[in-house]
Order: sequence, then structure tokens, then C-alpha cells
Amino acid sequence: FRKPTRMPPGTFGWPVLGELPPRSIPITEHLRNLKKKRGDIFTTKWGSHRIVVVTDYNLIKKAFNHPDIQGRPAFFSFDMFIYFKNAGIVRSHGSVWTENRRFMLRHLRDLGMGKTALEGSIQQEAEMLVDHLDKTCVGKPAVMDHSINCAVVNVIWQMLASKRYDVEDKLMLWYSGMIEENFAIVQGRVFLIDVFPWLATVLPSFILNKFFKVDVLCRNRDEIQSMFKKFIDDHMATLDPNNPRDVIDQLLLERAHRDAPDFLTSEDELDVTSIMGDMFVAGSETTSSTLRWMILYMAINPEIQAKVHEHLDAVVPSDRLPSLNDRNQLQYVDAMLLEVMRLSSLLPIGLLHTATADVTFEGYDIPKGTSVLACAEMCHRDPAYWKHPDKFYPEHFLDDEGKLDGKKEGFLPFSLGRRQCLGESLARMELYLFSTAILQRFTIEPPEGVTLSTETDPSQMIFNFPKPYEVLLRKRI
Ligand code: HEM
Repeated sequence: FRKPTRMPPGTFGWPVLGELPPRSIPITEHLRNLKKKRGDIFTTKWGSHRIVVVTDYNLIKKAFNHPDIQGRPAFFSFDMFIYFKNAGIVRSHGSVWTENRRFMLRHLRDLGMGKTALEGSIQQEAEMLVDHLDKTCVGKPAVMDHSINCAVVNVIWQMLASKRYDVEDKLMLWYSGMIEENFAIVQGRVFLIDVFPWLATVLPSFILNKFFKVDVLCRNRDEIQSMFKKFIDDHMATLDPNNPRDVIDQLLLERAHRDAPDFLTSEDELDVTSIMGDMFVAGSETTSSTLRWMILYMAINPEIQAKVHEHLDAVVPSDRLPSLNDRNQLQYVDAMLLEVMRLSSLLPIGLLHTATADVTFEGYDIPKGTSVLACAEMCHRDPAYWKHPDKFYPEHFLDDEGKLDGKKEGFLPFSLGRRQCLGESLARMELYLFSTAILQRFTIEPPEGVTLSTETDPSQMIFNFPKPYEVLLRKRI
């Protein structure tokens, strides 16, 4: 229970409990309080997990590039989705992670991530989204949720399985509902099992189900697994090795070299379904929540919205959607989007890494198995990097000549280093194309008499999701 002296300053707190973060204040505020007493790098303990917290941008960069700080902690609510095996990308480690990550990066590149090949499918979704909002939300207070999720999820469906679903499609509604339910459970009481993993083995199943909703998570996981398996079987039955259609085809062709062409080992099958699940989970709620933040910040900052409209109107004719070709002339819009990501800090503490060997870092010991936590939101609000840390100020990302400066010190919404977000280019492209399509068509306002707030729920530690809100859309073109 006692912290080894050569670990960074701090304490392991109470026996068994450690120093659990209070759920009544935001996690960044809690860590900022500890930093004041302990410094830029310090030790804490959440239940059974020893954690080294890194608050300084340059130290985070160094830590997350360290080859032995690339593992993931064993968290029940994460690992149950891969049946406690080493599979997929987000939660895998060692050679499984290296191979799967390399595969996905290569194929996303081949499919044109960050370039123009995906542009058409994102624009198609953007057009359907604005048409849907036009029909259902104009002129009255409306909640922006399912249709935005649907547009973003369709981009992933198209990329993985050459499929898309309408906003009212049963499968889309079922899938979105299930993902929403999983996020709510994972950010809730199940955190206690994450930090005290032994609870899962000692508590009777009726308590695990009643209080932690473990049965709901397991049911959702198994249903998603069967759906993915069906897609894999359909792809296997129609696969043309000379003409791969999508990521599933590419994955099957890659795995087929290992065995017979129409056969996947159960290990490979779990790996393929886990990669699919990772792309959906990591790539949908993140992007759609950032879009919801953008809409909220635009409603709250009408002068900035007016400036975005001015830039869009000057560059893009009203009879077509904004495209990647316009992007160079719409640097203010990109700066606005980066500012949305800075202030919202969707993943305030990123995803935890783990030391896979004993590491010496900055003169301190980080024993094997210790987690390393990067304080992204703290960097995003640090006055050392930002002129107006708590203000919505797109100029943070523009130089004196109004040119975009997107690689700012202190900015890490996609994390840094070897495990940096794999979908960053895709996410940036989606945020740009969806946001410009929405802002070209609509003006966003708070409903009359309503003051919108950017406050988040402090009990949600992993994601800073915007609280549900309503806005008023007015048609511009
Ligand atoms: C605004 C949108 C997004 C944000 C803010 C975001 C942020 C992040 C962050 C902070 C991490 C953790 C990196 C680390 O462990 O250090 C991450 C990992 C990851 N992201 Fe994203 N992400 C976004 C969109 C996407 C998209 C669109 C995809 C793919 C379709 C994606 C796929 C992944 C994957 C696979 C990982 C795990 C990487 C690994 O463990 O090697 N993300 N993301």
C-alpha cells in the first residue's frame, strides 16, 4: 500500500481504496488540485490501479512516445467488449496492437483517409443530414442528436462494409440506442468495477446486474458481435480477391493468407469483429459529440457564427456544398473547429496508457503495470499556451496573417505519440464537411428566453459530452 520512494511525488492514499477521484467535481479540477501540491508529474491510486499523472504538454509527448508506455490498463468495462482477450486496436497490446493498427492505417490511407476519396461519401451524408434538419427542425426548438449520429455512423458503415442506413432505419435506431446505452453504463457505477476488478469475482451476479447493469452490457456486446459476424459471413460469401470493396474485404483477404480463403479461426474472427467495433465506438460518438459542441458554441457565440457565414458565403456558391477544395480559403472555419475541440476537450484525460516494463522517466521509476494519464484538458486551459484560456476564441489557431496554425503546443485532442488517434485525419475531414454543410444552410440560435450552457456532468470522467440542449435553426439558403 505504500508508494515506492522513487515513483513521482504523491501517495497511494487509503489502503484498498487509494485516492478515488470525487465524482462531484470535474476530473480536471481534481487533478489540478493535486498538481498544485505535487507538481507536473505525480502519483495517485484509484482502487487497485497505480497511476502516474502527467500534466505538462512536453512531458506527455515524451511519455506517450516511450516504447514501454504503450499498454492499456485492465478495465472491466473496456475488456468485456473483447471477451477479456487481446484483440482489436483500442484495447489491444503487443504484436496484436502493432499489426492491427498498421493494417488499419494502411487501408484507411488506401481508401483515401484525409484525401479526397472519402469526400464524396461524407458529402452525401452531409447533404442528407441538412435536408433532414431542414424538414424536421427549422423554426422550432429542436434537439440535435440522432440524425447527427446517423450521418457519422454511416461514414463508418460505408468504409467498413459498403453499407448505409436511413435515419429511420430499424437497424440504425437499434444500433444507435444500444451504443448510447453502453456509453451511459460505462460512464456510470461500473467505474467501481473498473477500479476494483476483484468485485466482478466476489459479487453475486444479481448485484452485478442490478447495480452495475453488467447483464445489459453483455447482451449488447453479444448482439453487436452477432451483427458484425453476419456482415463478415455475407462478405466472405461474395468476396472477389481481385476487387476488395471495403475494409471487411481487406481484413478477410489479409487473414485468409493464414488459413483457407473461406475460413477464419475464432481468434481471427474476434480480432476482425473487435477492429470493426473499435472503428464504430472510437469513430462515431467522438465525432458526433464534437459536432454537437460546434452547434452549441455557434448558438452561444453569434458574432463568431456571423464571421463563419461571411467566410462561407465569400468562398462557396449557394448551389453546391462546401468541399475540400475550398478548405484552404476557409481557414477561419478550421480555426473555429479546432477551438471547439480545445474548449470542449471531449476526452479530458485521453485514454490511459500502461507501462509494459519497468521504466525510468524523468529520473523517476514507473513500475511495470502502472498506468500513465495525460491531462489533455489541463493543457487546453493552460494560460502558458492560450491567450484567453476560458474564452471561445478561434484566433488562438490563426497567425497574424489569418493563416491556420493547427499544430499548437498545448493542443492534444487526439492525444500524442505512438497510440495517437488513428482516425484523426478522417475526423478532421468529417468535422469540416459536416460543419460547413450545416452552417452554409442554417443560422443556429438559442430558443427564445433560453440561456445555453457549456457545463458538463462532472460525474462523467471519460467523455465531456455536452448536456442535451435545444437550438433553433433558421434557413439561410
Ligand atoms: C473528434 C473525433 C475524435 C477524437 C477527439 C478522438 C480522440 C482520440 C483519443 C484522445 C484517443 C486516445 C489515444 C491514446 O491512447 O493516447 C483516440 C484513439 C483512437 N481513435 Fe480517435 N478520436 C476521434 C475520432 C476517431 C475516428 C473518426 C476514428 C476512426 C474511425 C478513431 C479511431 C481511434 C482508434 C482506433 C484509437 C485507438 C488507437 C490505439 O490505441 O492505437 N477516432 N482517439
